[in-house]
Amino acid sequence: MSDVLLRTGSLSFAYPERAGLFRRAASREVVKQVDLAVPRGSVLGLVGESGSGKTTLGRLLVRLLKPTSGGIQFDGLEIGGISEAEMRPLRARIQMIFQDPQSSLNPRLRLGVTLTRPLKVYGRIKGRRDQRDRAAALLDLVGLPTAFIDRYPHELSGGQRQRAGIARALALEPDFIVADEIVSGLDVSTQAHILLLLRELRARLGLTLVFISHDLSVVRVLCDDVAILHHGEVVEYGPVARIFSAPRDDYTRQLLSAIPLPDVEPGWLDDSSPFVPPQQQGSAA
Ligand SMILES: Nc1ncnc2c1ncn2[C@@H]1O[C@H](COP(=O)(O)OP(=O)(O)OP(=O)(O)O)[C@@H](O)[C@H]1O
Repeated sequence: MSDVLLRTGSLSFAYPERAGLFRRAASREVVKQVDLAVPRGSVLGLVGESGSGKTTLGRLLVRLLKPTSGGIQFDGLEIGGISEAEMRPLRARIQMIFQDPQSSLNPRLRLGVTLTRPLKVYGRIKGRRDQRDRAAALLDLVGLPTAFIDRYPHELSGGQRQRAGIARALALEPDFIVADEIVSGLDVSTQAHILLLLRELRARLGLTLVFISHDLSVVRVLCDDVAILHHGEVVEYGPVARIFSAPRDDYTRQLLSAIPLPDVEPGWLDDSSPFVPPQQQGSAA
């Protein structure tokens, strides 16, 4: 078994563009020749400014998009070019969480139903009792009260909704998750709670994560490695500590100087020293 769970080789993607009144159909590459290797149990940060191709690359990694060229290997299997039917057995192992949990939480369904829906689709629920137990266990896993089973998404705070989104992604016990800007809409204190949760889940469940963010300060506390994207290309890639202390690329240096870093020690989120956010918002922010 290789140490690398996910690998890409010269991965490229172009959205097909429709012909317009005054132009012919053309395509423009928004992900260009990307080579990444994500070791099992590690967290890779994908950073870049708006439009640099982060979400597109994330969607390629979970095969919501098919590469225009290049390859994606998941657990030794080439998945870049395979059909949706061939992907299906792997879908349970690969999940994506989005910035707006509304997209994965149906506003008309109670949390208990939404959280266990993936389990139902895969035939892993044995009756109503089991469904409630599984939903309760998932809520517990992400630090939400089990009484939330009967709540609707609009009855939760933003941070609680994001926890519920994470719980849904964990339902099928995946080993690889792409999290796309999942703390971006949250206040700093709630962000810290969600980052701590991810750190804990990663250790407890042995998750491998790709964490997409435009915020380098968030990446610094969560990720092992970071890839900096600029116009669809990876301009710098390596261990977080090295990139923050000795960036080699001009664009990385520009990003580092443009984004204010909080006045915290690199290990502020270490398990040994639990972080207490400035404005503590209750146990399940
Ligand atoms: N469905 C689509 N069809 C055509 N072009 C698209 C589509 N989605 C994104 N793009 C284009 O692809 C490029 C990369 O977009 P992408 O959303 O991957 O960037 P991003 O780094 O995630 O940006 P942001 O941080 O703003 O979400 C942009 O130029 C965007 O306009």
